[in-house]
Amino acid sequence: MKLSFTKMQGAGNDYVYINGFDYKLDAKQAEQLAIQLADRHFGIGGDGLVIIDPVEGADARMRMYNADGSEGRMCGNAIRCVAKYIVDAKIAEKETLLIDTLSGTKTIVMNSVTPVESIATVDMGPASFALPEIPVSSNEDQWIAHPFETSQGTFPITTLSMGNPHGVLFMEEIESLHLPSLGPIFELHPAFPERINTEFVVVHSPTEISMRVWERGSGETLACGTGACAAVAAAVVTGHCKPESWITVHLLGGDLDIYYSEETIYMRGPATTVFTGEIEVNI
Ligand SMILES: N[C@H](CCC[C@H](N)C(=O)O)C(=O)O
Repeated sequence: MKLSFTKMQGAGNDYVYINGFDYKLDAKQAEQLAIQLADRHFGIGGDGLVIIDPVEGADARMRMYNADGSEGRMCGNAIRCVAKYIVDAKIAEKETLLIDTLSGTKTIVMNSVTPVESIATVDMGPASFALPEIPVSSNEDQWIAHPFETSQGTFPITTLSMGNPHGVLFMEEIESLHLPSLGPIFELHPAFPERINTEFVVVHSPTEISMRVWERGSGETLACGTGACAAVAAAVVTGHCKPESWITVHLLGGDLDIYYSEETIYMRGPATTVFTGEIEVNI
């Protein structure tokens, strides 16, 4: 079949977006399509696939699949792009939008809308540090700067859920890290039964950090919205950054602004349309 798609990116975290109002795609088809279309040599290219479906009680539902076909419960960069998509496609013509995800319904405010780049602020919900919720296999309650033993040495790790699992590591520098060898040590460690997204973070000041990310199912990406929230939450609970102030997170593909409070976390950043097209697929 011939499938229309839109390629979008948020801070360089790029996905292929399919309008599920036009195509009904089940989980098996979505998984196959993610693997096929995300391939940067044999497909369209992206960190994965996002399907925008109709849903009762919200403006749209987002389903996100990593490049290996696994489904993620939440994606901070994709949800801003979904908001831009449904506004541009006139599926919802308003400033405040509700988008359903596997980790609940999120509220998104469009700060500015232009045909190429829009800016959106997302209420991401609170961070949860409870180990069973992440999940982490351990009898302890929380891992805050927990000395985590790996084959590459011991790393103080802070783990939390932003609707999906994250492990945050604070470092002196991150430029020289070789994530393809370091990332899988965390992603595939038996302590994380559902794998984990890992953030490598440098703190510059109480309101400015830099990070690189190794995403479960997609490898190193240029940005991760839930990961930026996780990095700021971990920076606040370990005393590096200030709660209740906007913190700039520098990522390889651009900046995101994150506001942490115990009740909820806000994420503000860009959502950009790259191109649209049609592709012949066998599903
Ligand atoms: N890039 C995404 C997160 C994808 C998470 C995915 N890798 C998983 O949890 O399986 C973001 O902007 O939040």
